[in-house]
Amino acid sequence: MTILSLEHIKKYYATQKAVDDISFSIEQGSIFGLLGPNGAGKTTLLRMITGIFYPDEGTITFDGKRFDPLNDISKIGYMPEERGLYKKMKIGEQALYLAQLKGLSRHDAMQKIKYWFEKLEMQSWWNKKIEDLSKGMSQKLQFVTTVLHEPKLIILDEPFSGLDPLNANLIKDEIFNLAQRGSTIIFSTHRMEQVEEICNHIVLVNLGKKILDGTVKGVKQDFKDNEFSIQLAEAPLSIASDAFDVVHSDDNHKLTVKIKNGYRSNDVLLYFLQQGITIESFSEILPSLNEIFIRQVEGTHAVTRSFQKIA
Ligand SMILES: Nc1ncnc2c1ncn2[C@@H]1O[C@H](COP(=O)(O)OP(=O)(O)OP(=O)(O)O)[C@@H](O)[C@H]1O
Repeated sequence: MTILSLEHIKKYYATQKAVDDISFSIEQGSIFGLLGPNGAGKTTLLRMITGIFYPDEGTITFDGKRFDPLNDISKIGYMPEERGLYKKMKIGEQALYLAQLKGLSRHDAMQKIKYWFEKLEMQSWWNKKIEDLSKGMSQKLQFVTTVLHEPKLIILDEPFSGLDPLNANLIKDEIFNLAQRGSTIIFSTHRMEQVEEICNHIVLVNLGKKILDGTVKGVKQDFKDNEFSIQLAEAPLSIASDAFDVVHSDDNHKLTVKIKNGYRSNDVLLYFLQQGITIESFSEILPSLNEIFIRQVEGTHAVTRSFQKIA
């Protein structure tokens, strides 16, 4: 079921086209990555999805109806990149206040806060002030205040910044749990390895336009180069085959081969087996999202134009 869909969304700042005719839809319970280089238009898109401002053109449909920020906002949790906590307020009181702003009764808010504080090992923080917290600690608090009312849609802008690996894992597990319980997560980051690990669907934007849309698996398949990694028990004397080229070799035991058009992976296996060489491992090499990101963004013609201008 689709929880959110954007159709032909446009947003201009004066003459700057920040978002230029972008459409995509997000399935309920998915973890969706909104990606793009600096200035691509991600924050502008997120601000329209959270109702901070309206699109100049296009339609946003949320939970089966036209998005109505005033009514729908309690179903959305937004953790912006810039932190918005009151520095002088005590942590417990602040969490309570924010939870009640999201529509929870004082009693329910208290229950949820206790649950989350315990889960994320924050029980001892109740009477501390925000200004006494480290960057990572306030990041955890901000995460809790975003998800505590279990909104249908959770938007996380760089949620792991400032977190040590243990705390990043803690938050990552909670993101998976929230998605499993039916929340949809929109995740914006520049860290592609996090996207590979966490997201099932991605959209890549550049210069206000959508340049890629698909599942992480599908996108990687689409960009694969027909390259395979092969580990041999012993090095062959020489390698010459019509089926593949060797593009890299570690002392001839571990090879990266590129299969030529019209040939299959079995042809590579057969080549070595016919020579009596034992194959220890064989696997396809898929490009990383980082490589795909760079390839796609560099390929956008307007970027090339600005490079030319600089040159
Ligand atoms: N308030 C504003 N007034 C004028 N132009 C703006 C404003 N906010 C953003 N822009 C421009 O709109 C474009 C998109 O900006 P946006 O902040 O949405 O990018 P982003 O993808 O979130 O970038 P980053 O990854 O750096 O946060 C940029 O060209 C930016 O200069």
